[in-house]
Amino acid sequence: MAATGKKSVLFVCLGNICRSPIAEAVFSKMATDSGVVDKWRIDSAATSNYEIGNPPDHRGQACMKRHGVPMQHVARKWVIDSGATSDWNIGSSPDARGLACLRKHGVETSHRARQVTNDDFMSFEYILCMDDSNLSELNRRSNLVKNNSAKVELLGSYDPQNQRIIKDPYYGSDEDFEKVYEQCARCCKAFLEKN
Ligand SMILES: N#Cc1ccccc1-c1cc(NCCCN2CCCCC2)c2ccccc2n1
Repeated sequence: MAATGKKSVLFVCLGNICRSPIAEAVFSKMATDSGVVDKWRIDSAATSNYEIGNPPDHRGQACMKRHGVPMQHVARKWVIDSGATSDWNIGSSPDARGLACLRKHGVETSHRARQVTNDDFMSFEYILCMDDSNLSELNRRSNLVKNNSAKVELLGSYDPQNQRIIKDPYYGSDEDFEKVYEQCARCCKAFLEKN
C-alpha cells in the first residue's frame, strides 16, 4: 500500500494510445460505479516512445463512446500529471493529426501517451500489460530498478475466459477494438473483485 493509502494500478501497452487507455478507462468506470475509485491511483503508459504526447487512437475513443465509458473524464481526473523520460518534446503540443482526427469525431480527451518510467516500478503496486512482448520489456526494465516493488502481470491473466493475450489492434479494425474492450471489461472486473 502506497504512502497515500491508495491501491495503484498502471495499465501498459506498446504505444499507450490503443489498449492501455481503454483498460484505464474501463477499470476507472468500474471502480467509480462500485464507489471505490477514490481508493485507487489509476494510470496508463507505454513501453515505447512511439506516440509520446499523442491522444488515444480515434477508434478506441469511438469504442469507449459506444459503450458509455468516459475516457475524457478518467483522463482529466486521474492523470495527475504525465511526462516523458526524454527532453525531446518539451513544450510541444500533441500531434496535430491525432487532435484533428479527434475533433472530426467530436471527441475530446486530455489523456496523452507517456512512456513507463523507473519511478513507476517503485510507485505502482500493479503494472498490468497486454502481451508477451510488453511483459518481457517490463520485466527487463524492472530488473534494472533497485527498489522495484510492482507486480508485473498480464491483464489477461485475470480473464475468466483464459484469453491471456490482448492483441495490438493498431493495424486492425473497429471489431478488433471491440475485442480489446470486451477482454478489458472481463479482466478489469475480475481484477477489481480480487482487490
Ligand atoms: N511496431 C509495431 C507493430 C507490430 C505489429 C502490430 C502493431 C505494431 C504497432 C505499430 C505502431 N506504430 C507504427 C510503427 C512505429 N515505428 C516503429 C519503429 C520505430 C519508430 C516508430 C504502433 C503505434 C502505437 C501503438 C501500437 C502500435 N503498434
